[in-house]
Amino acid sequence: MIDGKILKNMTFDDLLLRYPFVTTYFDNNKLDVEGYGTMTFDDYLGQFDEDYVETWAMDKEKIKEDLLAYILQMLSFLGLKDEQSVGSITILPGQDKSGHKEAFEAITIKSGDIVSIVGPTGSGKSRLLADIEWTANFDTPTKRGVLINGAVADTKWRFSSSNKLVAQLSQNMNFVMDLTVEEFLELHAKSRMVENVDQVINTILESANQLAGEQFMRTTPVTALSGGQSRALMIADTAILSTSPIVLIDEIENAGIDRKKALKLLVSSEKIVLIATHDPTLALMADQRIIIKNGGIHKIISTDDEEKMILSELEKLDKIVGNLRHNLRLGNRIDQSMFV
Ligand SMILES: Nc1ncnc2c1ncn2[C@@H]1O[C@H](COP(=O)(O)OP(=O)(O)OP(=O)(O)O)[C@@H](O)[C@H]1O
Repeated sequence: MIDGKILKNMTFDDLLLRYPFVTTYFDNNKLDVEGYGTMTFDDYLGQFDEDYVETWAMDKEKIKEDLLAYILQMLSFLGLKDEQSVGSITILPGQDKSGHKEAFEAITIKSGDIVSIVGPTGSGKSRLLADIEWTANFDTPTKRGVLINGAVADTKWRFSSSNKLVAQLSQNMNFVMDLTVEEFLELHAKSRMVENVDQVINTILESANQLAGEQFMRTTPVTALSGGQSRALMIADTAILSTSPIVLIDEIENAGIDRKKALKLLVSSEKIVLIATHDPTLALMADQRIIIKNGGIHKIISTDDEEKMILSELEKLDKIVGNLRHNLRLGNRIDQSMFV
Protein backbone atom coordinates (compact mmCIF):
# COMPACT_ATOMS: atom_id res chain seq x y z
CA MET A 1 0.00 0.00 0.00
CA ILE A 2 1.23 3.45 -0.76
CA ASP A 3 2.04 5.75 2.11
CA GLY A 4 5.02 7.73 3.42
CA LYS A 5 6.69 4.40 4.28
CA ILE A 6 7.73 3.82 0.69
CA LEU A 7 9.83 6.99 0.69
CA LYS A 8 11.58 5.76 3.82
CA ASN A 9 12.06 2.15 2.73
CA MET A 10 12.37 2.04 -1.03
CA THR A 11 15.58 2.97 -2.77
CA PHE A 12 15.42 5.08 -5.92
CA ASP A 13 16.11 1.94 -7.92
CA ASP A 14 13.08 0.24 -6.31
CA LEU A 15 10.91 3.33 -6.76
CA LEU A 16 11.79 3.56 -10.43
CA LEU A 17 11.19 -0.12 -10.97
CA ARG A 18 7.81 -0.04 -9.28
CA TYR A 19 6.62 3.35 -10.50
CA PRO A 20 8.67 4.13 -13.63
CA PHE A 21 6.69 7.31 -14.23
CA VAL A 22 8.24 9.06 -11.17
CA THR A 23 11.14 10.21 -13.36
CA THR A 24 8.76 12.84 -14.77
CA TYR A 25 8.09 14.13 -11.26
CA PHE A 26 11.82 14.39 -10.52
CA ASP A 27 12.43 16.18 -13.84
CA ASN A 28 9.55 18.59 -13.33
CA ASN A 29 10.79 19.45 -9.87
CA LYS A 30 14.41 19.78 -10.97
CA LEU A 31 15.52 17.03 -8.61
CA ASP A 32 18.68 15.49 -9.98
CA VAL A 33 18.52 11.92 -8.70
CA GLU A 34 21.07 10.48 -11.11
CA GLY A 35 23.54 8.22 -9.28
CA TYR A 36 21.46 7.93 -6.09
CA GLY A 37 19.94 4.52 -7.01
CA THR A 38 20.74 2.86 -3.69
CA MET A 39 19.50 5.75 -1.54
CA THR A 40 15.95 6.25 -0.24
CA PHE A 41 14.04 9.44 -1.10
CA ASP A 42 14.08 10.44 2.58
CA ASP A 43 17.87 10.08 2.74
CA TYR A 44 18.25 11.95 -0.54
CA LEU A 45 16.31 14.92 0.81
CA GLY A 46 18.20 14.67 4.09
CA GLN A 47 21.47 15.60 2.40
CA PHE A 48 20.39 19.12 1.46
CA ASP A 49 21.72 21.33 4.27
CA GLU A 50 19.91 24.23 5.92
CA ASP A 51 21.63 26.88 3.79
CA TYR A 52 20.57 25.19 0.59
CA VAL A 53 17.02 24.65 1.84
CA GLU A 54 16.75 28.34 2.80
CA THR A 55 18.36 29.72 -0.35
CA TRP A 56 16.15 27.68 -2.66
CA ALA A 57 13.05 27.79 -0.41
CA MET A 58 12.94 24.03 -0.49
CA ASP A 59 9.99 22.51 1.36
CA LYS A 60 10.99 18.91 1.97
CA GLU A 61 7.67 17.84 3.50
CA LYS A 62 5.76 19.30 0.58
CA ILE A 63 8.03 17.57 -1.94
CA LYS A 64 7.32 14.25 -0.23
CA GLU A 65 3.57 14.84 -0.03
CA ASP A 66 3.46 15.87 -3.67
CA LEU A 67 5.44 12.83 -4.77
CA LEU A 68 3.03 10.48 -2.98
CA ALA A 69 0.05 12.34 -4.44
CA TYR A 70 1.63 12.14 -7.89
CA ILE A 71 2.15 8.36 -7.61
CA LEU A 72 -1.45 7.83 -6.47
CA GLN A 73 -2.78 10.03 -9.24
CA MET A 74 -0.75 8.27 -11.89
CA LEU A 75 -1.82 4.84 -10.64
CA SER A 76 -5.42 5.87 -10.69
CA PHE A 77 -4.99 7.36 -14.17
CA LEU A 78 -3.42 4.13 -15.39
CA GLY A 79 -6.24 2.17 -13.80
CA LEU A 80 -3.89 0.49 -11.36
CA LYS A 81 -5.09 1.98 -8.12
CA ASP A 82 -7.01 -1.00 -6.79
CA GLU A 83 -4.38 -3.49 -7.73
CA GLN A 84 -1.78 -1.62 -5.74
CA SER A 85 -3.81 -1.56 -2.64
CA VAL A 86 -3.58 -5.21 -1.58
CA GLY A 87 -1.64 -5.00 1.67
CA SER A 88 -2.49 -8.49 2.94
CA ILE A 89 -4.30 -11.71 2.24
CA THR A 90 -5.83 -13.88 4.95
CA ILE A 91 -6.54 -17.59 4.61
CA LEU A 92 -9.44 -18.88 6.72
CA PRO A 93 -9.66 -22.59 7.57
CA GLY A 94 -11.64 -25.07 5.50
CA GLN A 95 -11.32 -28.85 5.54
CA ASP A 96 -8.90 -31.57 4.46
CA LYS A 97 -9.68 -34.35 2.00
CA SER A 98 -11.36 -36.40 4.75
CA GLY A 99 -13.61 -33.50 5.71
CA HIS A 100 -11.80 -32.65 8.98
CA LYS A 101 -11.64 -28.94 9.84
CA GLU A 102 -8.20 -27.36 9.45
CA ALA A 103 -6.67 -26.59 12.83
CA PHE A 104 -5.68 -22.92 12.53
CA GLU A 105 -7.58 -19.71 13.05
CA ALA A 106 -6.33 -17.53 10.24
CA ILE A 107 -3.09 -17.05 8.32
CA THR A 108 -2.33 -13.47 7.26
CA ILE A 109 0.36 -12.81 4.67
CA LYS A 110 1.51 -9.22 4.10
CA SER A 111 3.01 -7.53 1.05
CA GLY A 112 6.73 -8.16 0.89
CA ASP A 113 6.36 -11.60 2.55
CA ILE A 114 7.53 -14.86 1.04
CA VAL A 115 5.62 -17.97 2.07
CA SER A 116 6.50 -21.47 0.95
CA ILE A 117 4.05 -24.36 0.70
CA VAL A 118 5.41 -27.84 1.25
CA GLY A 119 3.92 -31.32 1.50
CA PRO A 120 3.92 -34.70 -0.24
CA THR A 121 3.00 -35.08 -3.90
CA GLY A 122 -0.73 -34.80 -4.37
CA SER A 123 -1.28 -33.39 -0.87
CA GLY A 124 -2.92 -30.16 -2.06
CA LYS A 125 -0.23 -27.49 -2.55
CA SER A 126 -1.47 -26.40 -5.96
CA ARG A 127 -5.02 -26.47 -4.59
CA LEU A 128 -4.05 -23.88 -1.97
CA LEU A 129 -2.53 -21.65 -4.68
CA ALA A 130 -5.74 -22.07 -6.69
CA ASP A 131 -7.84 -21.07 -3.65
CA ILE A 132 -5.86 -17.85 -3.42
CA GLU A 133 -6.09 -17.16 -7.14
CA TRP A 134 -9.86 -17.69 -7.02
CA THR A 135 -10.18 -15.74 -3.72
CA ALA A 136 -12.07 -18.76 -2.38
CA ASN A 137 -15.24 -17.89 -0.51
CA PHE A 138 -15.95 -21.26 1.12
CA ASP A 139 -16.95 -22.43 -2.34
CA THR A 140 -13.99 -24.59 -3.45
CA PRO A 141 -13.35 -28.29 -2.60
CA THR A 142 -11.30 -27.21 0.45
CA LYS A 143 -14.08 -24.88 1.73
CA ARG A 144 -11.45 -22.27 2.60
CA GLY A 145 -11.98 -18.55 2.64
CA VAL A 146 -9.48 -15.99 1.33
CA LEU A 147 -9.78 -12.37 2.47
CA ILE A 148 -8.12 -9.37 0.82
CA ASN A 149 -7.07 -6.64 3.26
CA GLY A 150 -9.11 -8.45 5.93
CA ALA A 151 -12.39 -8.36 4.01
CA VAL A 152 -14.26 -10.65 1.65
CA ALA A 153 -12.73 -10.07 -1.78
CA ASP A 154 -14.47 -7.96 -4.34
CA THR A 155 -15.77 -10.17 -7.18
CA LYS A 156 -13.86 -7.98 -9.63
CA TRP A 157 -10.76 -10.00 -8.75
CA ARG A 158 -12.50 -13.11 -10.04
CA PHE A 159 -13.97 -11.88 -13.25
CA SER A 160 -11.83 -9.05 -14.54
CA SER A 161 -8.98 -9.88 -16.85
CA SER A 162 -7.31 -6.48 -16.44
CA ASN A 163 -7.52 -6.44 -12.64
CA LYS A 164 -5.35 -9.44 -12.11
CA LEU A 165 -4.88 -10.22 -8.44
CA VAL A 166 -2.38 -12.92 -9.17
CA ALA A 167 0.57 -13.39 -11.50
CA GLN A 168 1.31 -17.08 -12.04
CA LEU A 169 4.79 -18.34 -12.72
CA SER A 170 4.32 -21.93 -13.69
CA GLN A 171 6.72 -24.70 -14.55
CA ASN A 172 6.39 -24.43 -18.31
CA MET A 173 7.13 -21.11 -19.96
CA ASN A 174 7.06 -21.91 -23.63
CA PHE A 175 6.78 -18.96 -25.96
CA VAL A 176 5.00 -19.65 -29.21
CA MET A 177 5.03 -16.22 -30.84
CA ASP A 178 7.59 -15.03 -33.29
CA LEU A 179 8.88 -11.92 -31.47
CA THR A 180 12.21 -10.68 -30.25
CA VAL A 181 12.71 -10.07 -26.54
CA GLU A 182 12.49 -6.35 -27.24
CA GLU A 183 9.21 -6.63 -29.15
CA PHE A 184 7.71 -8.84 -26.47
CA LEU A 185 8.65 -6.41 -23.68
CA GLU A 186 7.58 -3.40 -25.73
CA LEU A 187 4.12 -4.88 -26.23
CA HIS A 188 3.77 -5.53 -22.54
CA ALA A 189 5.13 -2.13 -21.49
CA LYS A 190 2.82 -0.33 -23.91
CA SER A 191 -0.20 -2.25 -22.69
CA ARG A 192 0.70 -1.02 -19.19
CA MET A 193 1.00 2.50 -20.54
CA VAL A 194 4.40 3.12 -19.03
CA GLU A 195 6.05 6.33 -20.16
CA ASN A 196 9.65 5.39 -20.59
CA VAL A 197 9.28 2.11 -22.49
CA ASP A 198 12.92 1.98 -23.52
CA GLN A 199 14.20 2.42 -19.99
CA VAL A 200 11.81 -0.19 -18.64
CA ILE A 201 12.92 -2.68 -21.30
CA ASN A 202 16.53 -2.04 -20.30
CA THR A 203 15.78 -2.58 -16.62
CA ILE A 204 13.91 -5.82 -17.27
CA LEU A 205 16.61 -7.13 -19.57
CA GLU A 206 19.32 -6.26 -17.08
CA SER A 207 17.47 -7.91 -14.20
CA ALA A 208 16.63 -10.99 -16.27
CA ASN A 209 20.26 -11.38 -17.29
CA GLN A 210 21.31 -11.16 -13.68
CA LEU A 211 19.05 -14.14 -12.94
CA ALA A 212 19.93 -16.23 -15.99
CA GLY A 213 23.20 -18.07 -16.39
CA GLU A 214 23.56 -17.47 -20.12
CA GLN A 215 23.11 -13.88 -21.30
CA PHE A 216 20.58 -12.94 -23.96
CA MET A 217 19.89 -9.73 -25.87
CA ARG A 218 17.09 -7.44 -27.01
CA THR A 219 17.32 -8.99 -30.45
CA THR A 220 17.10 -12.62 -29.27
CA PRO A 221 13.86 -14.23 -30.50
CA VAL A 222 11.79 -15.35 -27.50
CA THR A 223 11.45 -18.79 -29.09
CA ALA A 224 15.24 -19.15 -28.93
CA LEU A 225 15.41 -18.60 -25.16
CA SER A 226 16.37 -21.58 -23.01
CA GLY A 227 14.08 -22.74 -20.19
CA GLY A 228 16.14 -20.83 -17.61
CA GLN A 229 16.33 -17.68 -19.74
CA SER A 230 12.58 -17.56 -20.41
CA ARG A 231 11.87 -18.12 -16.75
CA ALA A 232 14.31 -15.31 -15.83
CA LEU A 233 12.63 -13.04 -18.38
CA MET A 234 9.16 -13.79 -17.01
CA ILE A 235 10.26 -13.23 -13.40
CA ALA A 236 11.87 -9.87 -14.21
CA ASP A 237 8.85 -8.90 -16.31
CA THR A 238 6.47 -9.86 -13.49
CA ALA A 239 8.48 -7.99 -10.86
CA ILE A 240 8.84 -4.82 -12.91
CA LEU A 241 5.81 -4.56 -15.15
CA SER A 242 3.05 -6.67 -13.66
CA THR A 243 0.76 -4.81 -11.31
CA SER A 244 -0.60 -8.00 -9.76
CA PRO A 245 0.08 -7.75 -6.04
CA ILE A 246 0.39 -11.50 -5.55
CA VAL A 247 2.81 -13.84 -7.29
CA LEU A 248 2.13 -17.58 -7.17
CA ILE A 249 4.99 -19.86 -8.11
CA ASP A 250 4.55 -23.56 -8.67
CA GLU A 251 8.20 -24.52 -8.09
CA ILE A 252 11.10 -22.77 -9.82
CA GLU A 253 13.05 -25.76 -11.03
CA ASN A 254 16.79 -25.52 -11.03
CA ALA A 255 17.01 -24.38 -14.64
CA GLY A 256 20.17 -22.42 -14.07
CA ILE A 257 18.58 -19.30 -12.63
CA ASP A 258 19.59 -17.52 -9.46
CA ARG A 259 16.53 -18.31 -7.36
CA LYS A 260 17.58 -16.20 -4.39
CA LYS A 261 17.94 -13.10 -6.57
CA ALA A 262 14.65 -13.95 -8.27
CA LEU A 263 12.74 -14.00 -4.99
CA LYS A 264 14.47 -10.83 -3.84
CA LEU A 265 13.48 -9.06 -7.04
CA LEU A 266 9.85 -10.08 -6.60
CA VAL A 267 9.57 -9.01 -2.97
CA SER A 268 11.46 -5.77 -3.52
CA SER A 269 8.44 -4.65 -5.49
CA GLU A 270 6.24 -5.19 -2.42
CA LYS A 271 4.53 -8.28 -3.76
CA ILE A 272 3.18 -11.20 -1.76
CA VAL A 273 5.04 -14.27 -2.96
CA LEU A 274 3.76 -17.82 -2.41
CA ILE A 275 5.79 -20.70 -3.68
CA ALA A 276 4.82 -24.37 -3.74
CA THR A 277 8.02 -26.37 -3.62
CA HIS A 278 9.75 -29.66 -2.82
CA ASP A 279 13.12 -27.89 -2.64
CA PRO A 280 14.64 -27.30 0.83
CA THR A 281 16.57 -24.16 -0.22
CA LEU A 282 13.48 -22.49 -1.61
CA ALA A 283 11.35 -23.62 1.34
CA LEU A 284 13.80 -22.08 3.83
CA MET A 285 14.17 -18.83 1.87
CA ALA A 286 10.58 -18.07 2.84
CA ASP A 287 9.73 -16.27 6.08
CA GLN A 288 7.05 -18.85 6.81
CA ARG A 289 6.11 -22.20 5.41
CA ILE A 290 2.77 -23.86 5.26
CA ILE A 291 2.77 -27.64 5.58
CA ILE A 292 -0.01 -29.44 3.72
CA LYS A 293 -1.15 -32.93 4.62
CA ASN A 294 -4.07 -34.81 3.09
CA GLY A 295 -5.44 -31.64 1.48
CA GLY A 296 -5.42 -29.61 4.70
CA ILE A 297 -3.09 -26.99 6.21
CA HIS A 298 -1.43 -29.06 8.89
CA LYS A 299 1.11 -26.67 10.36
CA ILE A 300 2.68 -23.24 9.88
CA ILE A 301 6.35 -22.85 10.71
CA SER A 302 8.30 -19.56 10.87
CA THR A 303 11.83 -19.90 9.59
CA ASP A 304 13.96 -19.40 12.72
CA ASP A 305 17.63 -18.50 13.13
CA GLU A 306 18.80 -22.11 13.14
CA GLU A 307 16.96 -22.81 9.89
CA LYS A 308 18.39 -19.64 8.36
CA MET A 309 21.87 -20.86 9.32
CA ILE A 310 21.12 -24.20 7.67
CA LEU A 311 19.90 -22.26 4.65
CA SER A 312 23.29 -20.65 4.19
CA GLU A 313 24.89 -24.13 4.34
CA LEU A 314 22.35 -25.34 1.77
CA GLU A 315 23.23 -22.44 -0.48
CA LYS A 316 26.89 -23.53 -0.36
CA LEU A 317 25.82 -27.05 -1.36
CA ASP A 318 23.66 -25.63 -4.16
CA LYS A 319 26.69 -23.74 -5.41
CA ILE A 320 28.72 -26.95 -5.53
CA VAL A 321 25.91 -28.76 -7.38
CA GLY A 322 25.58 -25.77 -9.73
CA ASN A 323 29.30 -25.92 -10.46
CA LEU A 324 29.08 -29.69 -11.13
CA ARG A 325 26.20 -29.06 -13.50
CA HIS A 326 28.20 -26.37 -15.28
CA ASN A 327 31.15 -28.72 -15.71
CA LEU A 328 28.94 -31.56 -16.92
CA ARG A 329 27.43 -29.23 -19.51
CA LEU A 330 30.91 -28.27 -20.70
CA GLY A 331 31.74 -31.95 -21.12
CA ASN A 332 34.35 -31.98 -18.33
CA ARG A 333 35.22 -34.91 -16.07
CA ILE A 334 33.99 -34.50 -12.51
CA ASP A 335 36.68 -34.70 -9.84
CA GLN A 336 37.11 -34.29 -6.09
CA SER A 337 38.38 -30.70 -6.39
CA MET A 338 34.88 -29.66 -7.44
CA PHE A 339 33.47 -30.51 -4.02
CA VAL A 340 35.12 -27.64 -2.16
N1 LIG B 1 -9.05 -30.17 1.02
C1 LIG B 1 -9.31 -30.80 -0.11
N2 LIG B 1 -10.52 -31.35 -0.35
C2 LIG B 1 -10.77 -31.99 -1.51
N3 LIG B 1 -9.88 -32.16 -2.51
C3 LIG B 1 -8.66 -31.65 -2.35
C4 LIG B 1 -8.30 -30.94 -1.15
N4 LIG B 1 -7.02 -30.53 -1.27
C5 LIG B 1 -6.58 -30.95 -2.48
N5 LIG B 1 -7.55 -31.62 -3.12
C6 LIG B 1 -7.44 -32.26 -4.46
O1 LIG B 1 -6.37 -33.20 -4.43
C7 LIG B 1 -5.73 -33.28 -5.70
C8 LIG B 1 -4.21 -33.11 -5.55
O2 LIG B 1 -3.94 -31.79 -5.07
P1 LIG B 1 -2.79 -30.84 -5.67
O3 LIG B 1 -2.70 -30.99 -7.13
O4 LIG B 1 -3.04 -29.51 -5.11
O5 LIG B 1 -1.49 -31.51 -5.02
P2 LIG B 1 0.03 -30.97 -4.96
O6 LIG B 1 0.46 -31.02 -3.54
O7 LIG B 1 0.16 -29.69 -5.66
O8 LIG B 1 0.80 -32.11 -5.74
P3 LIG B 1 2.23 -32.08 -6.53
O9 LIG B 1 3.30 -32.00 -5.49
O10 LIG B 1 2.22 -33.40 -7.24
O11 LIG B 1 2.19 -30.92 -7.47
C9 LIG B 1 -6.38 -32.21 -6.55
O12 LIG B 1 -7.35 -32.81 -7.36
C10 LIG B 1 -7.05 -31.29 -5.53
O13 LIG B 1 -8.17 -30.59 -6.04
